[in-house]
Amino acid sequence: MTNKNANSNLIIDGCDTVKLAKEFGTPLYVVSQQKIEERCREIYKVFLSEYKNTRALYASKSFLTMAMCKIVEKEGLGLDVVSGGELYTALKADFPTEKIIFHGNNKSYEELYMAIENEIGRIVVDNFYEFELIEQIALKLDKKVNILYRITPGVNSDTHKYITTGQKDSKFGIPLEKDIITDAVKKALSSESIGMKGFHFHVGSQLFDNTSHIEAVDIAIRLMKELKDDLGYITEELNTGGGYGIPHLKDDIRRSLKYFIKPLMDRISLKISEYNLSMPEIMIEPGRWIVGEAGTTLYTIGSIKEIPGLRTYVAIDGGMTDNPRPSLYGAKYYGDIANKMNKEKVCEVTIAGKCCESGDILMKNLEVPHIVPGDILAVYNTGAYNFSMASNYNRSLRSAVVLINNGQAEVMVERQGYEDLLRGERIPKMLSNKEISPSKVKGII
Ligand SMILES: Cc1ncc(COP(=O)(O)O)c(C=O)c1O
Ligand SMILES: N[C@@H](CCCC[NH3+])C(=O)O
Repeated sequence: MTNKNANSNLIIDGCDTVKLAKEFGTPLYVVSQQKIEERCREIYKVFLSEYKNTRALYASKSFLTMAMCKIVEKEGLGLDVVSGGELYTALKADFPTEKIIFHGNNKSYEELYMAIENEIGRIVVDNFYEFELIEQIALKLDKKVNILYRITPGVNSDTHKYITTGQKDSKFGIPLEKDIITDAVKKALSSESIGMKGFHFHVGSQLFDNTSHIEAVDIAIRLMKELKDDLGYITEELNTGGGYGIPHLKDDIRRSLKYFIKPLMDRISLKISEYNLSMPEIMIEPGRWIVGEAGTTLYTIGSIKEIPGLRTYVAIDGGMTDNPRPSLYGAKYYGDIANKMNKEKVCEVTIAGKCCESGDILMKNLEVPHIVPGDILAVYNTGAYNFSMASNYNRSLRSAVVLINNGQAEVMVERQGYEDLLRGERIPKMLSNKEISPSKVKGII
């Protein structure tokens, strides 16, 4: 819950954000456990308890730490991972392996080996090459691997083009040409190492209407019908992906989960009975919708530059390194001056990051009270695809992540130090015959 105290400071979940900035430093990702739990419980209420034979997974690419795995596990969701790194994090956090689903369009032999040896629940197979790797590894380890095939439904979705995934011309999934997909299913059915469980589609991310999900349902269920008629194959599971959008600006609409789920489930039931099929297990895998609004990023304001008659640039101590979404997708955010919540807003400013890039602009036209260096800027709804997409560009240090709950705050991820930047670096001997001794660096490090 967002609030303010008598000192005019922004309070989130009982924590004074100005104190958090002081205690943990900035930039700081602040993550509300309560908000994540509320979202997980809404999933339970609207989807899992409302419809039988359903499963919900958290798409960990949106935000993953070992602590996040613990929250997701406690809330009874499964986990969607998309890389060896995400899988490793989940395994180190002791996440139940049978509840993990492994996505990705080019999983390596080593990544698949880790998945199969640890007996994770499902591998979502994206292409024939991957299928062959899985078979080889399964034979070697004498394991049976349960798979879903990712299909490309060939539907468009209304979002930034970099985050549409269901269109025909996509790097993800198996094209729905009849001979290609039939061949894929035949291969899986005839392999002793493979359990052919069903299909997956994911149409895109940050969606505010449900038409592309519905179109994809029609296509997937028609495929199920054809495969039943042609091969006698009964689909047991249908994973409908994630993509549910969240608001970023003050006046953006906020879609309830029901807005997405009800029409999706109604359509699935309709099509299943129209084709006289048996109902498969239905899965969803939202990421952003679970964690996006649980995150707030705190920055300290530094230089302020006015270009008379044009604009005022207010620079913060982070930027595209901790939130690349504005520069990558033109994403818009909203924020407040966390230590001046009761002060009247008097002007509009442009919030600039500190990277050496003109495009490193976090927000344009943010209304603010009179501000000075040292004020704290809070940017809302940064929980998804911020920390997980952060970089060390310009040798910036990655920010700390703090978990808050009911007035308490604890570090989830430590802030990087300069030594972290050098970890793994070597100065090759061929650059110098002499022994190179590390020099001492003075300053506040
Ligand atoms: C396969 C898959 N599942 C789930 C998601 C989660 O998407 P979102 O965070 O938009 O819910 C993604 C990302 O777009 C994805 O690629
Ligand atoms: N990184 C994207 C979402 C990608 C979803 C993965 N397919 C974003 O920040 O909006």
